[in-house]
Amino acid sequence: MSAAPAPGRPATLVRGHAALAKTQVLIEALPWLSRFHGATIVIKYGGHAMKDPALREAFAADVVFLRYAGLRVVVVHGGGPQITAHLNRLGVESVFAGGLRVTTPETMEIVRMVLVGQVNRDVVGLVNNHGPFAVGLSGEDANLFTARRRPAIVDGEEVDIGLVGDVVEVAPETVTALLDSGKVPVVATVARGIDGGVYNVNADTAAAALAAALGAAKLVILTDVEGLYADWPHSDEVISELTAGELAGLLPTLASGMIPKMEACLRAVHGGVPQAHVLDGRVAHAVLLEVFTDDGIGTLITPDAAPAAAAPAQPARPAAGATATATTAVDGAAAAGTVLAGSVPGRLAVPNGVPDGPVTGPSTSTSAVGADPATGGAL
Ligand SMILES: Nc1ncnc2c1ncn2[C@@H]1O[C@H](COP(=O)(O)OP(=O)(O)O)[C@@H](O)[C@H]1O
Ligand SMILES: CC(=O)N[C@@H](CCC(=O)OP(=O)(O)O)C(=O)O
Repeated sequence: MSAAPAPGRPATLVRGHAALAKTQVLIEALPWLSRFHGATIVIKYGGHAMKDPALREAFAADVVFLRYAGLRVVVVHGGGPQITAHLNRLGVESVFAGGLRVTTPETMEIVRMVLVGQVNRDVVGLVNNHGPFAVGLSGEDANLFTARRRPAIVDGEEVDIGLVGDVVEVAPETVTALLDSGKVPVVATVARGIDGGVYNVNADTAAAALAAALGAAKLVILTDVEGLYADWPHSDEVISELTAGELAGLLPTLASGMIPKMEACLRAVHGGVPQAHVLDGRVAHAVLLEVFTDDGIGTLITPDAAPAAAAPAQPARPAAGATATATTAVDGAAAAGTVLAGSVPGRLAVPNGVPDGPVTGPSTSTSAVGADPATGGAL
């Protein structure tokens, strides 16, 4: 439905202006389309971001849009709130330590049932309503993820949290084959253990390990906050950009669900993923905004340093229209240069820098990391 033309203005002129605005948006996407065509993007779809029906549709449309735009899209989904709701119905209390669910053998049965049997099916159906691409699989399928039992760290102490695993090996061939055939793999994060058991793997952790194993150009984590708050829960000031080193300094100060999320971002960039983002899944089309517009949103984690000469040609997020760039130290972090949201900084991504390795346990892979197979690593 088009608006009535303003008095005295011909309808064609008004239509022309509207069209101009639309072409502007499309043209803004051009450098990003060119940069990410053929690149792999891993999107972690958090359980909190799945609740609103309109947002679910927007997410599914984004996934299909990215696929038609030529990206190789992998969705790794969570489902924490859905598991908690099911446990509640059974009268079982959910307990978390260090942001991870304490998982008894009985809880593990529910985790597996909800993630693989319910949430995975829902996400596959959601995406396929917009385009016939989604194929569901679990981390157990073809040993996609192999996990080792891990403790949580609470106040610097190790705490046993039962059947919770960290990913120690990724066999991405099944995912790669699906991507090669134009599909969108949708992954539930239950994993086979090195001891043959079944483990509950946090979805942020699994998404990061998979992104590194696939040589993804981006890891995008959708959640229910704007990004990483500098002083949560006292302020809603979002840190818009952090290097891996800055984040490593900040990690011991983080709480609850942000611990696995930020550990995951760090693991991804240490594993060769040039950009890891935490985005607000409550914003419709947040993924499209991040990938195809000049407005960086949420929190972006990049590798520590890269020689300027090695930087590939790529579009820069311009600071045009931005307010002065804020440079704020963050509690407990060697965070000089940390940029706070609101400043819309020029988000020059850094090329693949592969520092020493993950800080939170090894993530080995049967495939090389640090280069996008689709682009020959020229990201
Ligand atoms: N520094 C922080 N910045 C933002 N959120 C934080 C921070 N520390 C803890 N949180 C909490 O982490 C939550 C996100 O993690 P989680 O609930 O596990 O989400 P998801 O289901 O998307 O994985 C936020 O809703 C917030 O309550
Ligand atoms: C070990 C652990 O905590 N596993 C998570 C797996 C699901 C998940 O990560 O879901 P979200 O991304 O929605 O939080 C859990 O049981 O809740």
